[in-house]
Amino acid sequence: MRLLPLSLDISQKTVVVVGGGPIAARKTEKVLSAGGIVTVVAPQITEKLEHLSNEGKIKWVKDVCRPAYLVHAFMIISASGSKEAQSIIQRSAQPGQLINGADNPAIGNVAFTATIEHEDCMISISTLGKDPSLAKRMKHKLQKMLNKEEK
Ligand SMILES: C[C@@]1(CC(=O)O)c2cc3[nH]c(cc4nc(cc5[nH]c(cc(n2)[C@H]1CCC(=O)O)[C@@](C)(CC(=O)O)[C@@H]5CCC(=O)O)C(CC(=O)O)=C4CCC(=O)O)c(CCC(=O)O)c3CC(=O)O
Ligand SMILES: NC(=O)C1=CN([C@@H]2O[C@H](COP(=O)(O)OP(=O)(O)OC[C@H]3O[C@@H](n4cnc5c(N)ncnc54)[C@H](O)[C@@H]3O)[C@@H](O)[C@H]2O)C=CC1
Repeated sequence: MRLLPLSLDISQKTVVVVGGGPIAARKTEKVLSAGGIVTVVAPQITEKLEHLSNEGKIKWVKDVCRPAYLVHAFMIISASGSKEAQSIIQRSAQPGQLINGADNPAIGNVAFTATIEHEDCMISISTLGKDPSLAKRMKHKLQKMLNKEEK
């Protein structure tokens, strides 16, 4: 996978998250903390997402993925693990839309990174899709190094 590292301003942009499991919840939290407006499309969602929905912090469309739900999305996050949903996303995506294939990187054009915010810096770690858990371990290693430096 060849990728260009960028920092994305997603504030007030519509992000449609397809799927409502723990992975969808993780991506949703990241998007919300960057100021994005999230709609989750899934027949069932985790307690955490249900709480966010009850608080009015996200919109929940209690349904399977359908092309109409994707039309106005600035970014679509595919996190259902459903081949059917993945194929709808692939077929109905508009040329300019950002697609994150959390459950199938091949259908996407953007990927999340493991991120540290330290002082005025944001450090993002990517393994170019090769080993995401290595990105996580590297993040913890760096965090420890930075914490030691502070003491
Ligand atoms: C391509 C990408 C697309 C995207 O999600 O954007 C992607 C894809 C996939 N991840 C999978 C597995 C796991 N991913 C994690 C963790 C993270 N994954 C993240 C990013 C990315 N994951 C993007 C590339 C990033 C890069 O290039 O390095 C992180 C960094 C950021 C985040 O998620 O926000 C976050 C760490 C967050 C942190 O701690 O900061 C863990 C560990 C855990 O969850 O504890 C596991 C389980 C262990 C394992 O299998 O390694 C699978 C296989 C699923 C299966 O086999 O069923 C796929 C799909 C596939 O590869 O087919
Ligand atoms: N990118 C990443 O960081 C990681 C990705 N994964 C992958 O992400 C996917 C999701 O993982 P989990 O959240 O653990 O899965 P899960 O099985 O717990 O949740 C799936 C969710 O998708 C919904 N769903 C099922 N069919 C749907 C459809 N047609 N349309 C819309 N929603 C639908 C379900 O109702 C449920 O809410 C899996 O494919 C998994 O392999 C797993 C680990 C890390």
